[in-house]
Amino acid sequence: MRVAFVGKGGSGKTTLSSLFVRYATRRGPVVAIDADINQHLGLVLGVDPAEHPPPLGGMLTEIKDYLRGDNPLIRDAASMVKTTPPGRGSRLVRLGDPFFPSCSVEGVSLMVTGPFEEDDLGVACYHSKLGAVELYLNHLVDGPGEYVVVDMTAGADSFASGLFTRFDLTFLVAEPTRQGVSVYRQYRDHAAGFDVAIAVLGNKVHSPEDVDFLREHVGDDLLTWFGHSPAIRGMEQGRPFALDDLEPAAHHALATMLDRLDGQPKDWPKFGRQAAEFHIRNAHAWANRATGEDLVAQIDPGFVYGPAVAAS
Ligand SMILES: Nc1ncnc2c1ncn2[C@@H]1O[C@H](COP(=O)(O)OP(=O)(O)OP(=O)(O)O)[C@@H](O)[C@H]1O
Repeated sequence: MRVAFVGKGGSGKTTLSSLFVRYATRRGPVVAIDADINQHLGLVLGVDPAEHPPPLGGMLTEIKDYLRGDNPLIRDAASMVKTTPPGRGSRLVRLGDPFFPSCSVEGVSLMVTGPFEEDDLGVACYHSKLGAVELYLNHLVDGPGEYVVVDMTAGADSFASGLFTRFDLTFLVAEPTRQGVSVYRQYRDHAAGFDVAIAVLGNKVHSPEDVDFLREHVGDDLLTWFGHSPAIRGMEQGRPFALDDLEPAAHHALATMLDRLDGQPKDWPKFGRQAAEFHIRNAHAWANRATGEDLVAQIDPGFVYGPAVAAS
């Protein structure tokens, strides 16, 4: 299963994703991907920055070559939609494919997009780095009991590229504040247009009133919540940390999250349709103009952007 962590800056995305990846290793193999402009996931997992694997963001061309020679969807969305049969010329990847550099920490394979750099300003942008992760997910066939956990960048930036459509489930981390729930509303409305499943994790919850506040603003999307945790604070300060140090309520919250993810129906065809729709509507609206046809209306549920659909 693939899951993303999104939310307002500083809400606790990295913290909760690091706890979740540790917890998920109890059920199966886990790949954690740091796709945040602020690359802190490795640090929180206890990886020395010098030990970080080569960033995926610097390998975009090699990744495209490895997966399919180039990326026809980006080259020509119109011809891709019309002519490419499912899966042709594409490579499937499994968790642990050695082409994608990772390092191992506490039973987790860590991959990173790399930090924001000066070159990311202007025409190129951080989204091209995220494109490397999107390509990986498009070609990944994750088996039952395998987990890919992606720590996304803050706020609305997380849905500025097609990557946000590539998950079985998205955990949205929200503090019980007006700003926290306003990011939730923004994300919910955007996600609904792409049939993206979300579940809200309250974080830094201090009181029953905080839970009431979240329930009032988030409703049934509220899955579970984490209190302000001295154990987490200690982890942040570099003290040795083990999951067993966490408060029982936090354990319960992690179990709830993993059960929710495992219970999410896997909808392979959806992934192909979502990515195509996103790219055509947003990034490649020129395709409609170029052909004079409404390509979005022509996409059928069997359309394959990633070859995983063909394999299912
Ligand atoms: N439940 C918690 N209890 C105590 N401290 C917490 C908790 N959750 C997060 N924090 C602290 O809040 C700060 C921000 O958390 P974190 O870095 O995970 O947020 P983020 O959303 O990933 O931030 P960014 O937007 O910069 O990526 C950190 O210092 C972290 O230790």
